[in-house]
Amino acid sequence: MSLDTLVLPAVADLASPRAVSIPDIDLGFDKPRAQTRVVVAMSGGVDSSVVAALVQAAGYETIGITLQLYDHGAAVKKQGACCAGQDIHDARRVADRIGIAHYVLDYESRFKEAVIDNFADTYLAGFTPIPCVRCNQSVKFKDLLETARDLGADCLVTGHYVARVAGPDGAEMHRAVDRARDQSYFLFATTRAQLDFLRFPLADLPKPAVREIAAALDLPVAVKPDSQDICFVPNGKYADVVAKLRPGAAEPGQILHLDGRVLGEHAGVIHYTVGQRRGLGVATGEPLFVIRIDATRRAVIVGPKEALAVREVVLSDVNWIGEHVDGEDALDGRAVLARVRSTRPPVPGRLKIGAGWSVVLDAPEEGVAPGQACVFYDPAHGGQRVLGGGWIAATDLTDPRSS
Ligand SMILES: Nc1ncnc2c1ncn2[C@@H]1O[C@H](COP(=O)(O)OP(=O)(O)OP(=O)(O)O)[C@@H](O)[C@H]1O
Repeated sequence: MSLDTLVLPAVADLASPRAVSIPDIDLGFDKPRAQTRVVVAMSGGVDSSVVAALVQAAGYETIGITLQLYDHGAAVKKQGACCAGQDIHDARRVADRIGIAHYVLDYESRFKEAVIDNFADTYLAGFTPIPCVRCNQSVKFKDLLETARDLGADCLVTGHYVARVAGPDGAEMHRAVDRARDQSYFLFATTRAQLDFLRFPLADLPKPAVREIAAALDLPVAVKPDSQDICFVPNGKYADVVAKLRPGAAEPGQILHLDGRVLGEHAGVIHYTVGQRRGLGVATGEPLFVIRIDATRRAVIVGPKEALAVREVVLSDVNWIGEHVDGEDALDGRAVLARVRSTRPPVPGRLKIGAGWSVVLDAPEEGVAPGQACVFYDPAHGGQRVLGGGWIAATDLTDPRSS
């Protein structure tokens, strides 16, 4: 492993100049904290900076790692946006301030393969991807986690807003106290083994408290704005990124009504997502929505709002971290609260285990897009516990078997 090492030996003076209570972080190990080695994933943002400072202040042997994930120079030049190179610099300044070792690791090729290429290919397949889940699943909780183990760490700590709770069967994942910040939807693919090694100290802290701690500890990122949207698409122009990586994705095709009428032409399926109303460029007198995308025919299928209603959500690559069961068949009919988009509240439904997994919702949901995640929460815990989830592979609208 090649490490771009910046070890900063200064001992941190974390005495708080303001009347803000600095929480003691207990990561739950039996051995003395000074002998417990902790790797903190430092993005250069305020959340993981506070986490690193709290872990250090609690007396753990703290190592900060920042991943260089994409070509910052190109991103800045092309998109004129806030620069991730600046984030690396910020992480170093924080590590310097609190006096911890800090490494910057080049994960560009892994990130491109596991996240950016997958993002482009998923769009090309007519799906609506969530690259943050892929990044958590593969880059952070697989590659970085392995690196942390290689470094002899006892755990990997991140600034995610999610809770890890000790349960009768081992570590459980729960939603964060700050529901507005809760990132459990994006972490559904976290396995039990990964959860064992992870710690999330921000589980109980509301974001304003995190900012107050950052200011009280005089962290150089205390007033840095929150990161927005997808890190490698800083100006929000997903289609440009995909078109550059996969030129075929921008090929035009037909806009078809559900009833078979050809309504017009589109400039590439990557510009559309299920549930979209704006920007269709067809005028028929009735409000029309994207009902499904047929990537094989390069067709965008539109129809009335009622046609968006979905009852059954077909899943792939399901990760179950709920109660232990003897074989997944035992989960057939299991009641869950299912969240079909990050912006939607969880709604009641039941798991259906047959040839594969699906969720049958008690009441239809609109705008369920293949490529997004369907995350299960436990109704028995007031929706607090995450039971797992899967990728939305098809719905009763998009499954070709149903058309
Ligand atoms: N480039 C990176 N290198 C190392 N760790 C990272 C990196 N990007 C994100 N992380 C870790 O993943 C966590 C969640 O990432 P996310 O992109 O959601 O950041 P965030 O909510 O904006 O938090 P932050 O304020 O720490 O940037 C971060 O708090 C951090 O622990």
